[in-house]
Amino acid sequence: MKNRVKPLPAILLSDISKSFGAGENRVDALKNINIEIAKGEFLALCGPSGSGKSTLLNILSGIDKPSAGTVIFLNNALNDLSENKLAHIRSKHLGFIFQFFNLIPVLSVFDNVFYPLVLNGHCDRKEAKARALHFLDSVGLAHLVDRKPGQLSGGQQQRVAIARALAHEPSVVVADEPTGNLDLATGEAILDLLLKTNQQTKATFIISTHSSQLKDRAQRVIEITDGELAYDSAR
Ligand SMILES: Nc1ncnc2c1ncn2[C@@H]1O[C@H](COP(=O)(O)OP(=O)(O)OP(=O)(O)O)[C@@H](O)[C@H]1O
Repeated sequence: MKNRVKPLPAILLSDISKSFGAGENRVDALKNINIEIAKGEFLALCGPSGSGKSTLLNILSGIDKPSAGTVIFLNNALNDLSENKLAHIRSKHLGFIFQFFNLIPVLSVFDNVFYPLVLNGHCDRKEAKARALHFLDSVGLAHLVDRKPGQLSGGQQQRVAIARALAHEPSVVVADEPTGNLDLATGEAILDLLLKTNQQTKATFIISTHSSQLKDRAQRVIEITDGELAYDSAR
């Protein structure tokens, strides 16, 4: 029989706990969380408001540090790294999508995607222009590249944010309630886009959500309740 080598996970969380504050103000936001996320997985992170979803996303993507436990992100042990090194890994390998889009209002749609590519050193201006146009086209916004974010609908703004998050071709895409600020039909279209992109790019997608829309369509569902892992469909 051949030896089968288990592929390395995209992200490995071991015994993660996170507390905010001290004394009687202390909040235990995450309690002893263990999750292994495979490369290419499409994972929905569910749970009620305040259950710890954003805290977990911030920790697994190296934006915040755990109070205890270890995070391995694409073979990098994040606990040991300086803020500079963490920033470098995030910039290279992570695409982050926010509930409120976080676009720069004074820049055009095109520039919102173009400038991060140039300023983060992903490519030269010529390549960045080609990529910005390609990714805006792939989210259906080729005709709106000269508008400002304020002249777009919520769904269109989220599409710009998705193009921006994908344009440097990250291995891991994290989205914190990406449909939380959108109506049902628009949210459904954004989920379609994220699922399609996951299939095309084979990047790992981790999406937090309140809605059952995503739960029904994700490859794997994890539920957090009161900072604890309450359910994992992979177990
Ligand atoms: N910076 C902080 N300082 C103090 N407490 C915090 C901080 N960030 C989060 N918390 C607390 O940690 C707990 C988990 O918060 P978190 O934002 O991770 O939940 P969530 O599941 O993402 O909620 P929502 O769905 O409403 O965004 C909450 O009790 C919250 O008040």
